[in-house]
Amino acid sequence: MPGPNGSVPAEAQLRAAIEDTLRVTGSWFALMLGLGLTGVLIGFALILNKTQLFTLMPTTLSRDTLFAATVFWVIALVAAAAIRIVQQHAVAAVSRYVSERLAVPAVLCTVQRAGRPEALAGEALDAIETMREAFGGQLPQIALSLLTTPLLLVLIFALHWAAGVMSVAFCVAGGVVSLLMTRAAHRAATVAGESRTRAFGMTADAMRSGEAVLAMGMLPRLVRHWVAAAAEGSAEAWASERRAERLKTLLEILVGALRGSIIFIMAGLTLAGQNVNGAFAGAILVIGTVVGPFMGIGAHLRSLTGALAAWQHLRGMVRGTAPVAEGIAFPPPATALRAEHLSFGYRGPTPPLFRNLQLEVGAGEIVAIVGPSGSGKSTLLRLLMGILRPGSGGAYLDGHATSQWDRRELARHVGYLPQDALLSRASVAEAIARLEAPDMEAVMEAARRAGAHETIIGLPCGYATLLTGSYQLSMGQRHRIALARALYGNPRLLVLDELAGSLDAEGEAEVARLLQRLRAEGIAVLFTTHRPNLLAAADRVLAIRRGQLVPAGEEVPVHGTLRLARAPRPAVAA
Ligand SMILES: Nc1ncnc2c1ncn2[C@@H]1O[C@H](COP(=O)(O)OP(=O)(O)OP(=O)(O)O)[C@@H](O)[C@H]1O
Repeated sequence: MPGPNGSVPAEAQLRAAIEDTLRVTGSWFALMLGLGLTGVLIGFALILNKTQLFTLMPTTLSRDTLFAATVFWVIALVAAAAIRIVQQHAVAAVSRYVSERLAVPAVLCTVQRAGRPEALAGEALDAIETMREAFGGQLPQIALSLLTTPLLLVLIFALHWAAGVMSVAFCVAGGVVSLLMTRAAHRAATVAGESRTRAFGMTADAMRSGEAVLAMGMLPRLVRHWVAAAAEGSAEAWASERRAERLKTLLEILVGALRGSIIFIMAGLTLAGQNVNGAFAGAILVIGTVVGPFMGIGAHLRSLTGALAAWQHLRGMVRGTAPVAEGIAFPPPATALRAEHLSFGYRGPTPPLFRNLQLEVGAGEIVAIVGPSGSGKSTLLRLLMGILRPGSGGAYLDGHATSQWDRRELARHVGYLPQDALLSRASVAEAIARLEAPDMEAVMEAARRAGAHETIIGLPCGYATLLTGSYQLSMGQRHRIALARALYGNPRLLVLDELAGSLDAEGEAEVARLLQRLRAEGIAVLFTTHRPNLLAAADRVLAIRRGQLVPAGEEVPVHGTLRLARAPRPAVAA
């Protein structure tokens, strides 16, 4: 369902991809089961054929019987091989289909939902990977084995009761040992994994703060912590591993016992005067097919239940998620950004951040938002940008909810500076041009306005410098480039989180001058800051208090007491 500019929202794409995948894999699974059952029936027929041959040949000595049985045997073998080839191709094809059909929309959706409380994309990716692994692995064979076991057992009992009893006994014993073994191995892997994650986390942490660790003599204590974290749980992991090893040996003994007992039971029954040759030989051919899957049922069941849970999860997501409306390309905004009766809280036990919040920012107006760390400044900007959806009320640009705008259209009119500033897989010019083909005149104009031009031309490759390259940009340099990206294309509205970020005093003064210019050009600016000096450049300063925006007074508590550089103009929140 293309949008007005030919694009389809990522959530709609993911939903369509999941629906397609469920449909295709459902048909595929039915095909695999159908082929599998046909294979089992052919197997039965082959066994009956051999049993017949074995029983009849000594008495009839008929060439015709031998010829007919041989022809049947060849046809059945060819059919079984053909089924196997089709199954292998189908497994490879469906595994590739699942990956290819879902990967792109899942990634798009993950990016689109970044910062939102809903976890759809992450969950979908996990479920997709579980399903892909299962489809590419032994899932159809396992499902088939479990479904055909009762049928095979009936056949074995029909051939000979003793073979039937033996099969059931080995199925049960093998199944129980296999389940216990898988549980022990899984426990060992989980405990070892947790301990490894703790140790890796500490290592990453130490690397991030390497200088502080060395400078303040924390290295010996850090090493002790690291060793303790690595050792924690290793005793339990070791014990579980030993248990799994012992159970594996028991399983191997069971397989050996199965092979041996066939001969002994056959001998015993012969001694008891029974003619077991034909029937028992047929049963022996089937016993391995029945008992084999039970010897590995622990691992198989884990994979099967994981795949079924992933399947149910994806189905639930498709049923439970309303299709997301596609973005609309409204005309360029002429008037204001407004928040009306906006309420929002992240999921969880924390109280709502905003209740009935009101705000209006008109063209050419500069509004600053202040508040202590964690009061919700960044969250409010995300809500205004339509990245987060409010619980009630809304954020509107020119009267249209910002979440309803087509994002690329909105980006033409709005520049946004998040705190976590830059993508790294691009050149400086591409980053400023928002990953489009850079219009260098506009890129340099934005860089000059952001005070980034001088910095950029001093980089090893200037505007072509790769942000991933060996050249390490300082926090202040990255911030200026991100600000240039927000200014690119002369948007009518700027939403800037921590406007002065990690800039020095000179950078702060430049930003204040930029605000004056933006006001003169009639551009609306909403920014957050912890810098008192910047508040002087704002027309209004609003503070977040008890979930609402109120005019900030002479003193605004931001990290203690913050004095405004000059008395704020009369401030209204909405
Ligand atoms: N994705 C999220 N899920 C749950 N809680 C979140 C999420 N993002 C932020 N929060 C919480 O919401 C509150 C407001 O966070 P926010 O980042 O908006 O504050 P802030 O005023 O911008 O802080 P700072 O001045 O330090 O940047 C904090 O308590 C934070 O822990």
